[in-house]
Amino acid sequence: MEVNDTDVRRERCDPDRPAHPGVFLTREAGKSDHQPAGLSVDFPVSVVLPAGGTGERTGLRTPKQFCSLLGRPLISYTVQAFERVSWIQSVVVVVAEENMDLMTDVVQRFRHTKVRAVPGGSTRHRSIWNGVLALGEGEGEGAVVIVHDAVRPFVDEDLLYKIATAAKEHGAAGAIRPLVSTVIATTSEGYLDHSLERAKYRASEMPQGFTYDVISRAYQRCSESDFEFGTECLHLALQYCGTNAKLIQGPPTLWKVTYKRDLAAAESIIKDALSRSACVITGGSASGAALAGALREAVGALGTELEVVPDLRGENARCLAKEGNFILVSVGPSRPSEVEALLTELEAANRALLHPLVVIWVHMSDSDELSVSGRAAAVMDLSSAAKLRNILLYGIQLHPSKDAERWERSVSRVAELTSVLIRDRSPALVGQLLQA
Ligand SMILES: Nc1ccn([C@@H]2O[C@H](COP(=O)(O)OP(=O)(O)OP(=O)(O)O)[C@@H](O)[C@H]2O)c(=O)n1
Ligand SMILES: O=C(CO)[C@H](O)[C@H](O)COP(=O)(O)O
Repeated sequence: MEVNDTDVRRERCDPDRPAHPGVFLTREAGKSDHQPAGLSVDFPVSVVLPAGGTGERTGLRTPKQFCSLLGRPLISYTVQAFERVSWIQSVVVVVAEENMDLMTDVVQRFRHTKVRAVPGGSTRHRSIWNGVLALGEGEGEGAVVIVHDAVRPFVDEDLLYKIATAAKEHGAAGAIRPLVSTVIATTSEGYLDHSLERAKYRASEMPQGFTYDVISRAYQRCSESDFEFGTECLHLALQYCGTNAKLIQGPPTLWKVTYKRDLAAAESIIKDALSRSACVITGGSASGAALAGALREAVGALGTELEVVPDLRGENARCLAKEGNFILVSVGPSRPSEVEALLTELEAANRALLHPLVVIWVHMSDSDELSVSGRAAAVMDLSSAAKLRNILLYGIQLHPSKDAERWERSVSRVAELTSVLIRDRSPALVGQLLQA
């Protein structure tokens, strides 16, 4: 993945770089692009997201929670994962004093609605305790508090529900995963002292849930040494409240972004999720529909499901709300106005707030009033305007052929290019007219 390059990663992580350049990145407050799972709880649930660390282990200047993944800081993805859950009432994000403005900016730019930022402490435990204190007894009484590292962006509603309900019942609950490696103890001279029986142990992950009473009592009673060196909230609940946490096996996606490579891995997971489906707009012509049909099979085989519609009018407008990737098929003379119209519709539908949209203009014509260089210039010009709307515009020129074999080859090249563009969202190819 190209983001392994240090300079590129530094550039992507620069919080001063505008993550989204346009003013068109809007989304109705409180709404999200995820389907609710239909779960509900009959007690208040609040969340504390510790985000006050410096991310030393990444080796980057920017704390990892503010590093940008596809133009959006990691913390915004984590916040969104909680905000989209209807039964979660409020999210307290704990950030270092010097990053308060940055966090306020993230909240405003990405229209987060349930979030409040409070100052962090010198260790993770101190930050979490600040977050719990910020919830306050009034908000917290009879409530469950979910604690989740801000740098674990992939958490789903189903697990949050299991953690919240188990915490309500048992006082504390936490997610676990099987150990990948065996845990060993070493002597001070660097020799093996003993090893633990791997099958008996689990890795403790996040999220964790507590009744407000348990988590606040645990922090009130714990020692300075716990605050300074402790790594486990469930341990504090056991030691200071006698509460044995219920443990729940979570999915592998719970991992914590710790090293620089984890940022690239997280971006890759986000890209995968965004490339699962796309909408092909054929313009209503028979040859456009034939190409779309062939593409649907070929692109489907590469992992992206295509929905084919003649236009985005009436019922078909649902694609505007549903999809993040669009393939516009033009047959005959180039009409940049068709692309402009699609960009305007996407902007009006407010679909580019949280992720950049991909639009691929597939142009199929031999004879055209525009020369190849004229078409390439048109794609480049349109792409600059699209970028301001957080839309990545790419062009593909398809040369039709009456020879069945050549036609099939061209279609499979369009399918491959389409898949790569949707999957990789390469900034370097934005505005290019690729040949199929
Ligand atoms: N004083 C601190 C230290 C950590 N955290 C948060 O705790 C979570 C998990 O900690 P970790 O992965 O260790 O983050 P860092 O401490 O930032 O990383 P490092 O140890 O590499 O510096 C992160 O969301 C981090 O921001 C916090 O809120 N306050
Ligand atoms: O897994 C966890 C709790 O059980 C924490 O995420 C973990 O302890 C954080 O530790 P560190 O700050 O050292 O990465």
